[in-house]
Amino acid sequence: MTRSAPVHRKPPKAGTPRFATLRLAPDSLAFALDCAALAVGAVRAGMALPAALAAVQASMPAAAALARGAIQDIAYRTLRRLGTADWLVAQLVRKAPPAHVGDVLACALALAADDAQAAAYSAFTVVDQAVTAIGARRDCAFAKGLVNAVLRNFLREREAWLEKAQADVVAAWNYPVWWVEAVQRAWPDDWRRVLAAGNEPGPLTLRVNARRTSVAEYLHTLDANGMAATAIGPHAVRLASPLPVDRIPGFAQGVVSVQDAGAQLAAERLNVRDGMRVLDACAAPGGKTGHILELADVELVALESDAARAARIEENLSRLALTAKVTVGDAGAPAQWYDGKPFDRILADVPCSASGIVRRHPDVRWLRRPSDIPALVAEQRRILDALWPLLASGGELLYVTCSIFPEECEEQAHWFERAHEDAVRLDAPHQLLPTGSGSAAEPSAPLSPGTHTAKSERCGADMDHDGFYYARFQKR
Ligand SMILES: C[S@@+](CC[C@H](N)C(=O)[O-])C[C@H]1O[C@@H](n2cnc3c(N)ncnc32)[C@H](O)[C@@H]1O
Repeated sequence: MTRSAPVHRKPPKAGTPRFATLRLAPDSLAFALDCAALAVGAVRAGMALPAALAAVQASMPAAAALARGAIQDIAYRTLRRLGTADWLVAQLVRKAPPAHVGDVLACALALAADDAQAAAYSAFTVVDQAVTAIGARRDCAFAKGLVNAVLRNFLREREAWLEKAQADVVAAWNYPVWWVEAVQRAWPDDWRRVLAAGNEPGPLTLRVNARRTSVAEYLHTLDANGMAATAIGPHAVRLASPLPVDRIPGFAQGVVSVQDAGAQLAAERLNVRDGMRVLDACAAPGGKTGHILELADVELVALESDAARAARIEENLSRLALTAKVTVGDAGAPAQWYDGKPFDRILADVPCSASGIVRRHPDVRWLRRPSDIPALVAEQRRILDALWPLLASGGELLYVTCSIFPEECEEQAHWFERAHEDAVRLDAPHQLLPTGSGSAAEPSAPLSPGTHTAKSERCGADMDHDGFYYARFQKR
């Protein structure tokens, strides 16, 4: 297999890119393609996709509001297919095109490479609208002919090009080479399934607020609204089709929240009871905070180091009509915020690579660098070491990551057990590998075999979840 390199660019000088406004109809695919290409370009320069989309939106608020769904959909599809799209551009264009032209081409190729049943637009429409988008920018209009020719050349021999792409690791899998190799090393039996699952969009899963209703009752409500759904956990309901939160029955009233089924295991496994004092140590945006408070009347400290993100905990709790002591501080430096009263439960949902949730965050694979992993491992250890003394004797700490890399998961749990003599390991789900429908195309060419044999577990046969890791410790 060859190894093409994904296109990265230097970050722009200012923190937020300034996007030129356009004269394209906001409800046209051309407008959405242009905006999605701007967002993809910002990700290449190092910006997270949600921030990139927000920046595009802010640069032309009225127009982009109309096209928000289409822009987001194209940007997400493109980042799931960026390896293939960049490889095709490299094959079909003799000299690397200017940045924005390359990004519009990447978006158009990503759409055109989708299977007919998954495709959002017809191939003809994609070509026509990509050419229109390029023509609408004065500094790109010269490339209209190029964009037209590249897309038509691809479509003329679409199957052959996609077949040829299978020989290149990045083009075939749509992850950087180091990522493919890391997953292969960690999960020699499952790596294909894990990588393929990360290239599917995740389902819309809801958490039913146990204080307000039950899963069975909520399924009736959905049924009455003509919405198909399945129960996939004690509080988890998966909707058959995604829809905006403002159309989810009871969302605004706090009856349900959006939360992956794997993430819902945190509050469930924390084993909280009324009257306990609980620390949610890395709490924003407050998904697990809300769930803990839905399950028991506890005194909850929700700690978060990022003040802006901490504000989102307050917003989420206010929708649920629940309260916690939201505190801005570093979990690794309790002297800044700890009042000296031990906690009965500590949830350490630490910062991590997010390698388990790439189906929902397809930008993460392109943004991470191999050197991030040891840095995150060190930070996770610093946080765990600082939190352990805050736990009461007999209390429990739940260590959580949304990672599938063993360095951040099982290897951390082993290190923790060795480093803390008073820690007793309790049962927990351990590694949950992300599930998928199995429908995403899996490249056929094998890489060299891996060696890691850490055990993995799925939540249940019909459960559909992201990748998570859970380890639970009790203090003697
Ligand atoms: C995995 S996210 C937590 C998700 C959250 N538990 C939920 O369910 O919504 C990790 C969070 O930890 C925060 N964080 C990172 N380093 C931290 C530190 N040293 N102390 C406290 N919070 C930290 C990040 O800003 C981020 O919001």
